[in-house]
Amino acid sequence: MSDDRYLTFALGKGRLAKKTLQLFEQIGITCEEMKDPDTRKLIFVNEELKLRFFLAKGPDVPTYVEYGAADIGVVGKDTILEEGRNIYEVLDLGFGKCRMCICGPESARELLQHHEQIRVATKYPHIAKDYFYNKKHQTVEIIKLNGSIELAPIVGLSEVICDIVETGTTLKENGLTVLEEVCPLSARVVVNQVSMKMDNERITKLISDLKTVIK
Ligand SMILES: Nc1ncnc2c1ncn2[C@@H]1O[C@H](COP(=O)(O)OP(=O)(O)OP(=O)(O)O)[C@@H](O)[C@H]1O
Ligand SMILES: O=P(O)(O)OC[C@H]1O[C@H](OP(=O)(O)OP(=O)(O)O)[C@H](O)[C@@H]1O
Repeated sequence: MSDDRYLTFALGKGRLAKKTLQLFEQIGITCEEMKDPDTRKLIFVNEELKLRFFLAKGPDVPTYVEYGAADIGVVGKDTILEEGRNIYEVLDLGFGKCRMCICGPESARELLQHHEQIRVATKYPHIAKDYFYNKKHQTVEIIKLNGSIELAPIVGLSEVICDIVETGTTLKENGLTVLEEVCPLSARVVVNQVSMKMDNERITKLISDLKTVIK
């Protein structure tokens, strides 16, 4: 495909956004407009480099990339696993590091070990289901929540949770602990499968430039 085409990036809003933009700046990709904290604009263009950027809710990034509305996305590995979209995951950016864990009060450890039919509250039902059914061969009841997951075992909604642990502070302050680790997580670059073929040169160059600046 010709170089006239704009490459479109879908970036996850929230925690990962700032570091993603910093990393792109380090390889000479800038979008000043996007840094304005008061802007309500959703899409930003760098005419010179023929690039377009938009910020989307994390779980929507793989959707935009699968359908080709964005060629490239930056999103957490947790979101990639949960959404299960047909996209290529091409690079680990090495930031946004955290872990997906099964957590609960210490007293729940025994229930897990004895494969009791426990309730698991989570924002990530697919990851939880895959872990318990496919990896552990344990039947559980999964309860989908949208946030403040640590509340669930405290108020008796579930025995354990499947959630992100970064510093461990939230668990500690709520009398909970990590019982099992599901997988490590970090920010990843994802690419649309057709774009990878059609715009291979530009995308490969971008990936190799990013590799030179990531730690
Ligand atoms: N302490 C953390 N808690 C949650 N996510 C973290 C943490 N540290 C790194 N991450 C990564 O950052 C990504 C974005 O997190 P963020 O909280 O901004 O989005 P979100 O979970 O979709 O939030 P919300 O539902 O509040 O919009 C996560 O998907 C995960 O990969
Ligand atoms: O180990 P820590 O450093 O304490 O971080 C982990 C916490 O951060 C996230 O919650 P978030 O702040 O995104 O809020 P939410 O529960 O409303 O999703 C995550 O779901 C944990 O609750």
